[in-house]
Amino acid sequence: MEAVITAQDVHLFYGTKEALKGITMQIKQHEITAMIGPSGCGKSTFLRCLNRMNDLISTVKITGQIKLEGQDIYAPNTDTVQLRKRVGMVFQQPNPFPFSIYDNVVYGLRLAGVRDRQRLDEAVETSLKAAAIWDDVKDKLNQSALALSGGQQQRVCIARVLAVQPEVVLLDEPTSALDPISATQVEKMLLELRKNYTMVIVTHSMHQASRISDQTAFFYQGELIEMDQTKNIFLNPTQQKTEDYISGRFG
Ligand SMILES: Nc1ncnc2c1ncn2[C@@H]1O[C@H](COP(=O)(O)OP(=O)(O)OP(=O)(O)O)[C@@H](O)[C@H]1O
Repeated sequence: MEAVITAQDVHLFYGTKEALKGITMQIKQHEITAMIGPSGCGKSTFLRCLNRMNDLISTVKITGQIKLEGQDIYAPNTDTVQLRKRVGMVFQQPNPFPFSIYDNVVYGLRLAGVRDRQRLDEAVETSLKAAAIWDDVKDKLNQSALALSGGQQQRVCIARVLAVQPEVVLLDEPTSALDPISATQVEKMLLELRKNYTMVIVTHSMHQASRISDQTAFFYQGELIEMDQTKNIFLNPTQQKTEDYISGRFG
């Protein structure tokens, strides 16, 4: 399977604190890559490197290289708005805008200048279907997204990301603020989306990683200790630290 993202020796400093200590990894197309590890090990920091969200923090310094489809995303001429469309992000807390469901989903398209009503309508239907929320909301597209349940809001937020047709979707603990039933629905949806998208998910739940991911990367204290097919990480890890973590000896 082809790599969509390649990271080479990525170091990240928050001021003088080194939060990532030379991460090298490949993210393969149409797979779900899970990042696991104890709190503070750098999972979210690394995830945010993949669409340059850390640029928004003034003390951050990054070295190394990250390529998307062969292009260096930290090259000086990179258009970060365009990059964040190609590499979309879903956060832990559902964060719909205080608009209607429809206006939430077409937000990125309108920002990109799309005005054609039919095209917007089609994008709303396609994205909400892909996010497995169309049936719940098709009769109330003009109602506020804030009136939905947390799980529904999260799926609308995922539809909002999908509407701009990203190549990669980054998900930072997307189900940890949801009830178990909503979390299961979101997991099912992610498995469906894998046919068309490449996804990278940070999760605190080893069960979630083992249920939905193809590859698992184990981070510890800013280092990538081991990355492999998920079943190998959970059944036959090669590193002692990985084994200790997955068997609950720390973290
Ligand atoms: N904005 C920031 N400024 C300074 N230090 C930060 C910042 N964000 C994260 N850190 C530090 O960088 C390290 C890695 O944090 P990060 O949030 O990436 O870890 P994580 O593995 O995602 O943790 P968690 O599972 O708790 O979300 C931690 O020591 C954290 O305190």
